[in-house]
Amino acid sequence: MTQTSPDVSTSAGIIRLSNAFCDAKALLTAVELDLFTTLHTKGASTEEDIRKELGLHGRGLSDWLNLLTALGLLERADGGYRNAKGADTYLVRGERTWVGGFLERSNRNLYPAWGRLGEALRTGEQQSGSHFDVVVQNPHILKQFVGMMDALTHVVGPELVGAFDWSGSKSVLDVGGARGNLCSIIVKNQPHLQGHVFDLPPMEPLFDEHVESYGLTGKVHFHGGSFFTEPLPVKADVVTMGHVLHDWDEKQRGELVAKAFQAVNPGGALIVYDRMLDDEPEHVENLVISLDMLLVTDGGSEYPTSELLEHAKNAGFASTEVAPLSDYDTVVICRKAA
Ligand SMILES: C[S@@+](CC[C@H](N)C(=O)[O-])C[C@H]1O[C@@H](n2cnc3c(N)ncnc32)[C@H](O)[C@@H]1O
Repeated sequence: MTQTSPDVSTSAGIIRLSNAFCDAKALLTAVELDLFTTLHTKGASTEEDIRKELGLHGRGLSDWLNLLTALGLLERADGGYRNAKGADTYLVRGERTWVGGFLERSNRNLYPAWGRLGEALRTGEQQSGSHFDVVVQNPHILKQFVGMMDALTHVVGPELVGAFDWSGSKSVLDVGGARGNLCSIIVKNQPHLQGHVFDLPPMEPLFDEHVESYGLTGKVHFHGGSFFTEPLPVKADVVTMGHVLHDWDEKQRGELVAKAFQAVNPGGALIVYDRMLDDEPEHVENLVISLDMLLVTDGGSEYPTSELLEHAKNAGFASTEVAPLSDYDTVVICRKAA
């Protein structure tokens, strides 16, 4: 198995780290070419079967398959290759556990943007050329984008359900809730809740289709608009904002928390989750996502938990609780006085 954190006190370790993007690109290309879905459908396959099935030339193929094997994504079987357990669970298109939407968006958007990290650091300018209003106008890109969001909320959603006592609440409003995946997971698990999602208007057709697939039409409602130009559309006992604040700068984050306060019913709560940074950040995964925000947004970044606690206090919340959520996120529950 390849060492993922090489010893950078050695020259070999430094060179290995400088090549880490190659491991990532081998994986992203496997998703782009649908290798894992093909192996899931066909079972163990020889190199020649894979070449034909994916329409490849053949040059470099055995190195690529062996690299994916060394990375733990494939296994050798019956003289060929099959998916290893993780790839077979999370990288097969069409399965509920599919996280490939995140990888597709990384391949298309983040990978080229990281190639311009130096330019972003010199100028402070984002490097992806795509703002939310552009993303939501292009059906193909929007589909990829919601796939990325679903991949994250599939993991975070069930944990968020367990991180809060929903029994005293009647309604939940997910602000920047994309096509309603998180809200649907919550309402499916807590059927006494009425669900509401607020997002940009072009999200509505994707929302309708997705919520119907959960059997929640009429139970989870869509409200289209912009959270910067209009008030939040309904008041709710619980307002959630996940992976939203990190898209904006510190001042805008404060404005959104203040706006959420207005939408929380007395005695209710605002629940925020993001890849928050410790006040002395050393968390590689979250620093990488924070740099993603540099590269794809105008002012966004991950932020220290203490910043959010300050916004919550300024907005008027009576108390706050902080806890880890999932592998990398932090959840902050901000309670409004009854
Ligand atoms: C990074 S995604 C987070 C999606 C989801 N909450 C999650 O946890 O994965 C940010 C969401 O905010 C929405 N959004 C961006 N600008 C918005 C605005 N001005 N008003 C309402 N929603 C907006 C985007 O369309 C997108 O669905």
